[in-house]
Amino acid sequence: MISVADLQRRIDAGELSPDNAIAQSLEAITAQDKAIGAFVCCTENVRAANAGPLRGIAVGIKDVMDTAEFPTEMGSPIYRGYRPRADAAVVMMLKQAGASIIGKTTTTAFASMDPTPTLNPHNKGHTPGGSSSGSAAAVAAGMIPLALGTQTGGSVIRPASFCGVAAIKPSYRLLPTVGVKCYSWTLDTVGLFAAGIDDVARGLSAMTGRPELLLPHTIPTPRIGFVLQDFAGAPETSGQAALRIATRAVEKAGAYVRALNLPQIFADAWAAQPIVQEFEAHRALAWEYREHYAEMAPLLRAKLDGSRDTTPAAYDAAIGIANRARQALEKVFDDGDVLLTLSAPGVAPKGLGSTGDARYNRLWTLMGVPCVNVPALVAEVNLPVGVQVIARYGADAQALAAARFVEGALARR
Ligand SMILES: NC(=O)CC(=O)O
Repeated sequence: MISVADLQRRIDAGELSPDNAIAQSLEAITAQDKAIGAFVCCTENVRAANAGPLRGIAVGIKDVMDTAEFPTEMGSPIYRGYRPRADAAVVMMLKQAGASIIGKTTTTAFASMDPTPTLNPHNKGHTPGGSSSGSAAAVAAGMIPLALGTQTGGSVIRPASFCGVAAIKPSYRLLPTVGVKCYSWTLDTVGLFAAGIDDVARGLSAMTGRPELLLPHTIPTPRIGFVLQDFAGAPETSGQAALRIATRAVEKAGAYVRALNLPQIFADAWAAQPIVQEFEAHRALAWEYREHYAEMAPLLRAKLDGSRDTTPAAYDAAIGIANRARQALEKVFDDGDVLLTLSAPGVAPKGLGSTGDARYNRLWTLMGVPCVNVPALVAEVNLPVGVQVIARYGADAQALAAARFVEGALARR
């Protein structure tokens, strides 16, 4: 994979020009994307900026985010050829940091659940996951060093786990969703994919102008709360192995790890998340659902059909549960700096019938807390499995530093 940190070092040292760094990605896309299908479109007419921490960094943008230079088609024929007038806020933040937008990456329709044709670079007989399918696959295949995705349920962390790349779903609203097609205004969160934790941190720090998000020179040893999320059902063998291996690795590296049993309010919030998600989707996608019903992707259409009778009272109750769970979560972090849990049930599902299950992600998206995927092992059929590190709301720097600790412990195990 292409490392943001390595490119920055070589560009700063004058060993590599920003334009040549971009050219490397263009060559990799030309060589690989016919087989992977990570991009909806990309451009060769891209000049590197000469300034900014992300100069020479080619970035893929999930195709639910508005771009002035590329169509934004939402993964749906309803928006075929749609040309926004302006860039989404996060696209401008990348450009203002010197990044070069090299193309639009595939997304499930409206970032929901209908699989894209994109293949998992580790085993083309499997999905890369979703809904940020192309972003995870493009980074995993070594085509680009950085990509943006979105998460409403599990669409950053799950594909990152399936593709063996680092990723962050930051704290809710750390990154603006202005110019990002809305599915759920309570849940939608923009996230980043990159080769390693340091690379993710560098990308997020640069685009937000927050140097505090860069990894510290000395990574502190975190107190870790180990969480199984029993209410979400049992993991697959490979998911269980990933969590076990990561836990043993961090204990061997000196971290204090204790198993935490989450109070009932978290199981209730986990069950409430789909009510919030689908009630809001019926408002966010009301025009498409009514005016283009026949053109809607089948799994999304069926999901909306099944949730059309959700009442405002049920929605209000679900929001109330979420608020109580967020308050309870503050107490959970009294016993640990970060939580360590599953990123996905196991390896990527076979075939392209499903992008996988968000059951280990959706609670944390509703909580709005920072989640970081750390690749943990390569299991059966050469497929990766990750674990996720979760910190309290607003503690994105702590989540990244602890994820780096986990990444380093796994590398030394
Ligand atoms: N957008 C989403 O997060 C949906 C998913 O988890 O597949």
